[in-house]
Amino acid sequence: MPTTTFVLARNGSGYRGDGRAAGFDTVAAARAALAAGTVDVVTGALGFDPAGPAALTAPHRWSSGSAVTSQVPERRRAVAESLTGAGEHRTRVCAALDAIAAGTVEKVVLARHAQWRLDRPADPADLLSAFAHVGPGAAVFAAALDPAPGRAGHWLIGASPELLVRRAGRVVTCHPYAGSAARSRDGAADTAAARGLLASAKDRAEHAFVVDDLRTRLAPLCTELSVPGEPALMSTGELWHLATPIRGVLADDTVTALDLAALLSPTPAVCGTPRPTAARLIADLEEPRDFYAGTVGWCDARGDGEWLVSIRCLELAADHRDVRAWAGGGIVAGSDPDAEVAETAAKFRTVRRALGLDAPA
Ligand SMILES: C=C(O[C@H]1C=CC=C(C(=O)O)[C@@H]1O)C(=O)O
Repeated sequence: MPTTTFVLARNGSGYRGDGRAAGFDTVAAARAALAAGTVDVVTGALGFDPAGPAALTAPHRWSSGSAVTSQVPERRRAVAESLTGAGEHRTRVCAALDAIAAGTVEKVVLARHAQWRLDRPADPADLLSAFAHVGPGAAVFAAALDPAPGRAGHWLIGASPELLVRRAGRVVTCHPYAGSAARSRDGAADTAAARGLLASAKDRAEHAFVVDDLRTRLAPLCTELSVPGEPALMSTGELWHLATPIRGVLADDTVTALDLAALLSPTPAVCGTPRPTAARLIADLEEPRDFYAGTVGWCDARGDGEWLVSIRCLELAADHRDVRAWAGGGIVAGSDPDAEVAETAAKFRTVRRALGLDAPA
């Protein structure tokens, strides 16, 4: 993708930004440019840490329509790999469970970090097409990270099932995901996994933290807010999830999609409750998350836009051979450390398949 700087698409169609008229490494700078009318649209990524750098681009050209074709991933090998080990993740989950038992935090989302050196370069456009192949039901995205310091030539590419927020006029939509069960190729076992997830009190509690947080943050901004009382089942190629569609009507139409993304991210689907305590625990236990578990999307000068939670994604370095990825899961009272290790392995599969390290499902 020599000139493309941003793509976000569902089922092949969506939005594309080409070129870079301006770059911003803070939300405030991008917001000011949109408000001043010096740019028509801002695209890109916000990191997990709201105080960290953003990677936002005002493209020269912004278009909608056919944006991605799905393509079977090319098989590749990793010539080097490092991964947060199962034992290390289990230890971290136990530390989180201790913090929950002590009452310092109610929920915290812990992630494992993976790093691969590929045997040959992966073209960002091909990787995006590969994610479209392995990520049915998800929105695929590719965002050039150049505006962030030290990220020249880097890309964030993935297939996220989770809509952080969409704003269309005064209507605001969120579709939070939290609570997971690995899928099975055996039909009966797959149905049983879905039913088990829907009936799981632990997963419903894990999900409710996210819905409650969104409700609390959106309610003061909305004249109407509809939040279903029960989550529904949604699936990706690898996992079943609990999900809740939320719809609100903004009281003030000067609140933009970018404002909403910055307000809501990171939700308890990727951070925890209370947010500051969970974020501190994550910083103590994990490697820096950078652009994983932040948000990726766009906002136009009218304030409309769409932002995804940046999960099931990877960061591709400028040489197109070094890749980093993360996979996390929510820890609440009653979480089982071994099940959490297995869940992160299932979540890594989307990225591994898109990279061609594992065969497509
Ligand atoms: C944090 C991730 O997933 C989130 C989204 C859906 C289900 C999740 C869970 O069940 O823990 C996580 O909250 C990830 O994929 O890295």
